[in-house]
Amino acid sequence: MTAVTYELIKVCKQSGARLGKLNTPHGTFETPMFMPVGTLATVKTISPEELKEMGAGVILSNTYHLWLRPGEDIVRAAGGLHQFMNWDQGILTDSGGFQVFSLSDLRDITEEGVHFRNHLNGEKLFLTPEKSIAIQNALGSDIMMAFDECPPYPASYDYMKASVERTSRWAERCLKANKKPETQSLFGIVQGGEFEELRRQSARELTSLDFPGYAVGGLSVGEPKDIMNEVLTYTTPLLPDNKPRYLMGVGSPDSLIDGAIRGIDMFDCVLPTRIARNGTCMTSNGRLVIRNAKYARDFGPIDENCDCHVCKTYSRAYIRHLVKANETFGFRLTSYHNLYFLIKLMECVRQAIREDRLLDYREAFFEQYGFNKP
Ligand SMILES: CNc1nc2cc3nc(NC)[nH]c3cc2c(=O)[nH]1
Ligand SMILES: [Zn+2]
Repeated sequence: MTAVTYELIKVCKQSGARLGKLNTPHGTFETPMFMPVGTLATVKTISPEELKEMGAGVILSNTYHLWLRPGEDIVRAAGGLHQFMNWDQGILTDSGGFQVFSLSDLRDITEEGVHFRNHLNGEKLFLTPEKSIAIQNALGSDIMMAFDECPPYPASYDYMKASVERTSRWAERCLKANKKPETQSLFGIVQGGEFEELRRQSARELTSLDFPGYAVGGLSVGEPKDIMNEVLTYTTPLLPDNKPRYLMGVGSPDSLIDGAIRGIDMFDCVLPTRIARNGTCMTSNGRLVIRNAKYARDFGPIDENCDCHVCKTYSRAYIRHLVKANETFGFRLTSYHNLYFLIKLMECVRQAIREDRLLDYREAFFEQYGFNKP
């Protein structure tokens, strides 16, 4: 009995993208899906009620951050992350692997685990596969991620090969450490950088462990988008058809569409809320920088093709004013709209798959957004 299962509904005849259902203990959600990131048990400035209103199903939280602050014991005492943050839909926690490498001045990777410094106070810490899973069990997420190494980009073949093999050994230790497989499913993370042979090795080693789901890791780490797309093209077919595939840390509208076309079911990225906090909005006609003086007297919506609450209620002029005055409400409005934009984009992607026209949708979306412009 696994907590999370995946059901393939259909494959788009035009693009090969998949329409599916992700069944979790906290609900069933259609895929391809975008998962808002709630690093510290909140999707910054947005309430759970607003997340539900915009159609968010699964959200992400970070094991590393919650381990440091407030500590997994407090979240456990609250009854788990769902109760703690008042979110009754799906929660996925990453394992801390990526944050350790990207946030703290890395000390040392050993077979046992990773020694590093707490990025908040410099204290020495040690994270292992077993500790990462114990924290995620305490958080009570529906989907847990294996503790892996996401090597820097670029990395040498020899470094990447050794890293892939250690990540596979860590993955097996994670599976053994999961105390609640009936309510919390662990996903394995395929590594291997841009080396097809290593991606094949990583996929082979991880699929032999029969995880309930798989992530493609080691991407969206600075590599060109065509490299990411090339890696996806030969990696996703190595993963089982009846399991969900999650592309970590992605992404921008074009990458979401191109990832879905290459067989990805789940995405997460901080982009929508991060760019919102400096006043940049995603619109159907491309990015809009609301601070620009040309919007000072523009009383239209952020995006005339968006039916979100923000676009139906507030003007560009008003949001520009709030953002320039550094008013928190301004960042709530830009964050809400950007999240809504990506969640609705995935609804359009799913509809295009139902109607076998995702490549046509891609062409029209890219044209209007301006992705094709040289
Ligand atoms: C939890 N493990 C894990 N997280 C990740 C998060 C990422 N976030 C990005 N771009 C923003 N790339 C990522 C790769 C990994 C990865 O390879 N492993
Ligand atoms: Zn909107």
